[in-house]
Amino acid sequence: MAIIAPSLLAANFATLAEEVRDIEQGGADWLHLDVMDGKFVPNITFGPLVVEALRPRTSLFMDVHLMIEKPEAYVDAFVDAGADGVTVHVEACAHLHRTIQTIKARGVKAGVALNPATPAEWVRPVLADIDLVLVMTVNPGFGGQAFIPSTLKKIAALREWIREDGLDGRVAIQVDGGIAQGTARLVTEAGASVLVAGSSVFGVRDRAKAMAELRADAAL
Ligand SMILES: O=C(CO)[C@H](O)[C@H](O)COP(=O)(O)O
Ligand SMILES: [Co+2]
Repeated sequence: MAIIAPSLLAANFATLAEEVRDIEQGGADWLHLDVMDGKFVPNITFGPLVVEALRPRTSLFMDVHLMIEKPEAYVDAFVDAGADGVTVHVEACAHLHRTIQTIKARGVKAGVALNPATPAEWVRPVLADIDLVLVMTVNPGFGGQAFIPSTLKKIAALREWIREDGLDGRVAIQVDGGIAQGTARLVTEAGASVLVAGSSVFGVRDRAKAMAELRADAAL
C-alpha cells in the first residue's frame, strides 16, 4: 500500500494544528513539511519552530524536506524540533555522504532529493546509506504545479538499481509535486511508494476522501 504524505504547504497556515488533526484523522500516514530558504529555491516557508509547535499535536511521522543551502548546518535543529526524517537535496550538499551520516547519527531517517533536471546517477553512490530517495516531480519552490512526465524514467531507473543492489524494502522512492489521481497511478507503476500530495489533499474540503482516492489510484 502506498504511503500518503500530505504536504503542509497547501494547508491553511492560520489553523495549522487543526489542519494536521484533520489529515491525521482522515488517514494520512506521514506529514510532509517543506522548508524553503529563499536561496536554494525562490520561496520562503518556515523553520524548526513550526515543526516544534506541531510535534505535540500529532503522532504522524514528520517528514522534513529541506530545500535550503547548507542543510547540514540545520539537521540538529530540525531533529531537536521533532523531525522523524530529514531529506536534503543532492544539489545543495558539497559533502553528501557526510551530511547523510550526520542525519543517521541522530537516529532519524535520511532522505536525498533530486530536482527534475538532476540525473538519478547522482544518488547511486549513497543508495545503500539512505532510507529514501525523493524524486521531485515538479521544480521545487511552490505547490500546485503540473507534474513533469520525464521524471517517470528516473523513478524506474532508481527502482531497478534498488532491486539490483538488494535494497528492496530498505530504500523507499518518494515523489513530490503534482501528485493527484492519474499521476499517482503513473508514479507507483514506475516504482514509487511514498506519495507527497499538497493541493490534491489540503486543497480540497474532504481530505479523507482525497487520500482514499489517491490510495485507490496507486498501483500498490
Ligand atoms: O516540495 C514541494 C514544493 O517544492 C511540495 O512538497 C510540493 O510542491 C507539493 O505540492 P503539490 O502537491 O501541490 O504539487
Ligand atoms: Co516537498
